[in-house]
Amino acid sequence: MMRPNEQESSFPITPGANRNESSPVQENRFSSPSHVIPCLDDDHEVPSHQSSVLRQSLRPIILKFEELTYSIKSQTGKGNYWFGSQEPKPNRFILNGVSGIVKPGELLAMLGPSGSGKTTLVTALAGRLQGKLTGTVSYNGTPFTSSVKRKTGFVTQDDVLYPHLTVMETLTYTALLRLPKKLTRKEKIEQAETVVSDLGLTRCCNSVIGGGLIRGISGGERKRVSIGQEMLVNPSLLLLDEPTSGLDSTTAARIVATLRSLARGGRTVVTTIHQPSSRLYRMFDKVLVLSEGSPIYSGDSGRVIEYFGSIGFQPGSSFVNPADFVLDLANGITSDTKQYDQVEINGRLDRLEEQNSVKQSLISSYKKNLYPSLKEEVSRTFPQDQTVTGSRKTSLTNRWPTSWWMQFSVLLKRGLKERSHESFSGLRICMVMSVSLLSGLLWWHSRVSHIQDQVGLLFFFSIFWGFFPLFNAIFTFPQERPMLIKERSSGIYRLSSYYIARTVGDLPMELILPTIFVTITYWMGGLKPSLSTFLMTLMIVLYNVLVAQGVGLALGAILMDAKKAATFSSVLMLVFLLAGGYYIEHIPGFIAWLKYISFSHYCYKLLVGVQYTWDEVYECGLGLHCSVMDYEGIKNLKIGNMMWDVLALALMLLLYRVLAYLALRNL
Ligand SMILES: Nc1ncnc2c1ncn2[C@@H]1O[C@H](COP(=O)(O)OP(=O)(O)OP(=O)(O)O)[C@@H](O)[C@H]1O
Repeated sequence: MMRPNEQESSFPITPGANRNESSPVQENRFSSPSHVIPCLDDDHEVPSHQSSVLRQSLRPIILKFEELTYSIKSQTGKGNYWFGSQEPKPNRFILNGVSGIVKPGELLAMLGPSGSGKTTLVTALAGRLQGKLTGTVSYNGTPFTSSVKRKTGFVTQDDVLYPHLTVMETLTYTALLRLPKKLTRKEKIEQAETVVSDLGLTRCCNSVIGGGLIRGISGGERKRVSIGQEMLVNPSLLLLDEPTSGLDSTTAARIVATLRSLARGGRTVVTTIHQPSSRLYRMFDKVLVLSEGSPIYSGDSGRVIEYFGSIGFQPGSSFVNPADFVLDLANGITSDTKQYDQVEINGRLDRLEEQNSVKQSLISSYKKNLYPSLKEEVSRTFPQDQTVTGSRKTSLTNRWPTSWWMQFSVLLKRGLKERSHESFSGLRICMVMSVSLLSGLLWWHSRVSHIQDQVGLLFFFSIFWGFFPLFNAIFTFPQERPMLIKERSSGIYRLSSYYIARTVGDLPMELILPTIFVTITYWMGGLKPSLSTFLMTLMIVLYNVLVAQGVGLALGAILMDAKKAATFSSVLMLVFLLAGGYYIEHIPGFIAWLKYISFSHYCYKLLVGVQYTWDEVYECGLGLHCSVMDYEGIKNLKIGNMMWDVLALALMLLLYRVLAYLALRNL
């Protein structure tokens, strides 16, 4: 069997390994969309003085947590939704009196069966748990401030990465956003390259991350990219939630070996882990074992068997994996417990009772034997702690690592790169071209004498360019939500810089497509052959697109569920379609107000207003000429001063975008 130190040496974690000094980083090469970063071979020899993310931590952090308790309202209270609950719903304890201390240089593993509260605990330690947490968490004796936040790295269980960016691009954009402004762009890019080589990602640095249906790098590589994103800032405290889940044992061992090396560099490392093999287990310095939210062991990893033996729980054989042994115990299964397949159905209840009594006995033993000394150790270190309880408050004097403009420009470039495939997708262009050509043919050279057809075409402009951008926009924030939460929780950028970069990034394609459409359909459809009228028609359609996009963004941000937002916007657009004034000319007064909240109505009014002049006539009967403005469908629109319609749209443009922004603030 491989010993832990042998395992460690097998992983390419030598500080600065694989970097080549003769390959200077050019400052502009990243900004060029076409460049390919010249990733180096894993075999390159590197001078030992090269910088590395595995260098010493600059500001070691002692992490302490005492009596952490977290509960949620149980869903099983009596009564029902409509008539209300007669009894208050009981609280369900997810964490129950969990304490511990982790010092710089130590690697703590949290073990426990599925649902025992590991993720909840590590999220609480990362200062990101929403809800009612009581107890104390302190970092070098201080609460979770923005300065601690910047020194903390948190790797969540699910890797939140952009699938279309390459490994190098992912880490470079993160470096540009997260590293402080005092570093030059070149230095930040160098740092990203160091992470790539230190984490053994050199061979795949130009491969896309992938995900969903896109084939990309492997699960282990994705996990290392996630760890690398946190390593860029050289965190003093690194927290990870199941970094090895779903990986083969060799890759898992490599990741844990990396964590151990990071800890040895003076960092405090805490990780949850599901079912470590014995070679993985031996790499941990300390373990904390949870059973249904309560601790049953906390201390040196090497003393687990001895401790449980001392309280009467011996492993079945002397070659048992300590992790399997403690996980069985956390489930209430001892070596005396009968095998499942030997137990008859009738025996199930007895078995559950037996397991519960084992768990209770382990929890009591922990309180009696381990907790007093742990409590003493915790209170001995930094006795002057400023405690921080459930109502943790993060300092509002947040200083961002980079300037607003830097954040904006990096987020804009990253967004354009990530979404270039969908923004400039041939499918979308094809669809718009086909619809415009088909409409152009259907309305082929329509004349003013066929006024109803022409007005119909203008109405189609307003509705199609309301629906299309609205439906595209509703997916924006629900899709971006995990990334936004991850990056905002790390305090990387302001919401305003993200929001503006995201909406500006979508503009080119949002505006190019309607421009193509109007240009084709306007001239084929036989609308007024005047350049100024064409340009005004185009401006109005683009204006409408911006408002519709704002409505879509607001709906997506408020509901944060693409399915719900799509259903809601279908109903909304149907209402706008019917209330717009084209299909129904005599809408009853009590519901006629609907058109005033419809942006399509204002757009339609403006389109008709610029297409026809007051002195224009059409042939309304044999040899009879009527004023266009007296045509029933146009008369009902009550075209007057068009400035009011422009203002109404401007108000909507602003209102919906502000609404979207405010909804995102509450994420
Ligand atoms: N917000 C919540 N609402 C409802 N239940 C919750 C919530 N948060 C946690 N839980 C429940 O708390 C328990 C502990 O969850 P947690 O994710 O911390 O467990 P875990 O040990 O990390 O599990 P796993 O190993 O399967 O990831 C689970 O039963 C989970 O369903």
